[in-house]
Amino acid sequence: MEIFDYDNVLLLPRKCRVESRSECDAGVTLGGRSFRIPVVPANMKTVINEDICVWMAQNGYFYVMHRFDLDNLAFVKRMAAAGVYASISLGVKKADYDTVDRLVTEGLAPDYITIDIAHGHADTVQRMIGYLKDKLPSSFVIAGNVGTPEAIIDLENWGADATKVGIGPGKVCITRLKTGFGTGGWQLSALKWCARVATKPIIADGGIREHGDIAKSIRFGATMVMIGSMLAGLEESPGQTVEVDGRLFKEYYGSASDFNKGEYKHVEGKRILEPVKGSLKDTLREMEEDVQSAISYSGGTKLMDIRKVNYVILGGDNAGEHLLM
Ligand SMILES: NC(=O)C1=CN([C@@H]2O[C@H](COP(=O)(O)OP(=O)(O)OC[C@H]3O[C@@H](n4cnc5c(N)ncnc54)[C@H](OP(=O)(O)O)[C@@H]3O)[C@@H](O)[C@H]2O)C=CC1
Ligand SMILES: Nc1nc2c(ncn2[C@@H]2O[C@H](COP(=O)(O)O)[C@@H](O)[C@H]2O)c(=O)[nH]1
Repeated sequence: MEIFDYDNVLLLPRKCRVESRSECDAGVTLGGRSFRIPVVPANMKTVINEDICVWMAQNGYFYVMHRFDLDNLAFVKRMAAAGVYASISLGVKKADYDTVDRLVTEGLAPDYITIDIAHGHADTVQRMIGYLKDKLPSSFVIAGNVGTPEAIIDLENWGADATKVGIGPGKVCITRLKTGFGTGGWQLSALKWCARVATKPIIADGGIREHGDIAKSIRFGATMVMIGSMLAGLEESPGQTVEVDGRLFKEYYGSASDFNKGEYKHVEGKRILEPVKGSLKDTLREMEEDVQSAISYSGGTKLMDIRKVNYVILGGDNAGEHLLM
């Protein structure tokens, strides 16, 4: 198997078919809705909050609210009051089943539900998918995180409508150091490996460090990418602002860090500071422009045309050109 990652792959251009990059459509469909770009902010406390969810939904972007210290029912009601779709996260514990029961009792069906646990290839996830499909059949269920084809096949067979791929490639992740497991360092080739067997959308989660990594993820089989660190240092980002030597930073911590958990138990995440750099609106607009540009380099006019390009692997044992025949 070829092993590569975002920083040692480049996509190869094909003849341009547009006169302006504005002709290229960076939009994507997930769960019956269309979104402007294939990007969703990570469902983490220092990346997303309720105000950002409302703004993203109102402006044509996909979001997934986090699941920590949150009243999911109140959140779904707020989204309904704002007239926008609701997209929540759940775990697999009793409290999460209670949340589902309360949603059903109140007649609230979130449009999207992401089952979000560290090791998503698990019986606990199978049970939760089954419960959701029984109790909230209209909700689009995203399940993860996983990192192997066997896991993709199981989650899809268990009823997941989409899967999320990425075990440990995140910037605040220490899973591979603490456990020796994961897709950190080879996330892009793990995505390619998973996408070969997937019949439903994949969200590539973690490891995105540059806007060009969005196009690379699409090329290797993602329908969308989930981004944490690159969206944690924005003016609107919910992390605490910290000043160091006259420069402003936002804190960014892992959901499995002691900062999020409130105790040092099964810690697989750390806290870092991200430099404050611009607004969410401008960042998403620049991402859209960069994806449009990537589509034009692919010789296409729409997002999935990126899937058709060849690529090169730079350096290492797998180095070489890879042509689509
Ligand atoms: N993408 C990634 O690489 C990772 C992401 N995270 C994020 O951190 C947050 C917390 O995740 P998580 O701890 O799973 O959530 P929870 O604390 O809600 O745990 C979910 C359930 O899974 C069990 N569990 C957790 N890890 C494992 C494991 N490795 N093997 C078997 N069972 C496990 C837990 O039990 P118990 O605690 O008793 O073991 C618990 O019953 C999530 O948002 C998750 O996405 C965390 C680590 C890696
Ligand atoms: N191993 C851990 N992974 C985590 C933790 N908290 C979040 N995450 C994952 O990281 C991505 C974001 O990655 P980034 O490279 O864009 O910053 C996020 O969506 C989760 O999947 C954690 O504590 N440990």
